[in-house]
Amino acid sequence: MSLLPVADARARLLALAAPLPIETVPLIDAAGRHAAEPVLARRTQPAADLSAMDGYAIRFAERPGPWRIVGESAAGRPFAIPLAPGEAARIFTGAALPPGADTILIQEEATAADGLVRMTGKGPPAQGEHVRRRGADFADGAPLIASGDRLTPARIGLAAAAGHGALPVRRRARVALISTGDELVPPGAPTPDDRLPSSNAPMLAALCGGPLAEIVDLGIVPDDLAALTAAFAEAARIADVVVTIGGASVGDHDLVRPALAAAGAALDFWRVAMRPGKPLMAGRIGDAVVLGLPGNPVSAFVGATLFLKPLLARLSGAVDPAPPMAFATLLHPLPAVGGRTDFLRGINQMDGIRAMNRQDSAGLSSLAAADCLIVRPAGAPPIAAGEQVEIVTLA
Ligand SMILES: Nc1nc2c(c(=O)[nH]1)N[C@H]1C(S)=C(S)[C@@H](COP(=O)(O)OP(=O)(O)OC[C@H]3O[C@@H](n4cnc5c(N)ncnc54)[C@H](O)[C@@H]3O)O[C@H]1N2
Ligand code: MOO
Repeated sequence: MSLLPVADARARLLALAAPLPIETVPLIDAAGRHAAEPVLARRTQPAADLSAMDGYAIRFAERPGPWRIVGESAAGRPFAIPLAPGEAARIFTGAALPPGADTILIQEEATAADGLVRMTGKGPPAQGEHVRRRGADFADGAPLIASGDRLTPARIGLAAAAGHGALPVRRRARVALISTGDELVPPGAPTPDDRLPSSNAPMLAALCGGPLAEIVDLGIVPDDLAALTAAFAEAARIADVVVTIGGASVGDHDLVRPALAAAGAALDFWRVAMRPGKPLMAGRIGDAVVLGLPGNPVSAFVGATLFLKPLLARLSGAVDPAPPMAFATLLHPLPAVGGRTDFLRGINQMDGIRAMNRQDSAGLSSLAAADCLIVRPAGAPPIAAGEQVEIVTLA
């Protein structure tokens, strides 16, 4: 198998998965997931013409008054009697206009005394000033959120305002993480010099856990074919996505591919034209999708950012599961790129973006300091300071 371009590999991975079954969850649990059906307004907002300011509800044509104050309209307590000519109602923000009123005179431009109110400032410049028209935000039945849209905080608020208390979304994916390698110990355990904390598992759980995934950390499995085979088969029984970490390359102890095969997995691809992260693999194992990430921490992180997160978005029913991309202005030149697309750790600031000095695929310190990945496509020529580069923003 030769190296697959990143976009092709991602498309092939996403084709291995379909959105998970639908469940309905309260709005409080829906943030960050994707609408599984179009969300329509169940009411009109505002439901009546409302005042946007504290003041007096008047007829614009009757300026500058005076008007006789015949009542008061507050939010939730409307004054429902039609205003006769020359009448006004005291009104507060969010309150319904009484029938007959068409404009708000704000109280800063009015003086009230002895049951009368007069305009004392410039007054409203036009009829309808400071009135929020019925249906100005949305009308009953209007489509507000498309199926597959991410439920951002604002969309959660919109759904609530539109009369929804719960929304249909896709069930969260169960993601099993399996760290492989004789050298690994659990984070926090004693580490003799020939041992290493399994930092990738908590890092990937932090990267991918949350609204889209329930992480099941199956711990560390030694470099042993039988043990790996058994662990992968068990993971496939309990998870929607099996993520293996390490053992993905070509060394004598890189047993993930033979163990996956022994556990019944069918690999779709192995090795992607990217740096870091080349020995990434994907396929199906039982009912689950399997994603094999390389063990080098930055390779695992970049692989999860470019492949695992989009896979979780697809399982959640996202319209566009690709990672979030943006453009930034490069502060210094960068050399030509070889046959693999480079994902360089970078820092993006107001004045532009710079690549970190250290880019080796085991360097967690520079990864922790980075806020984006600079994308340098395979085969790209050198690039000068001041040019635009594509970036993947990191959360
Ligand atoms: N002859 C070749 N050697 C290598 C190639 C190659 O093409 N030919 N590819 C290199 C590339 S690129 C990468 S990336 C690495 C990744 O290989 P593996 O996925 O097999 O990773 P390991 O060998 O298991 O580990 C690499 C490195 O990462 C550490 N590691 C592993 N798991 C964890 C973990 N859970 N937490 C923290 N650190 C972990 C491990 O100790 C190693 O230091 O292969 C190159 N080799
Ligand atoms: O592709 Mo590897 O991730 O360069 O170290």
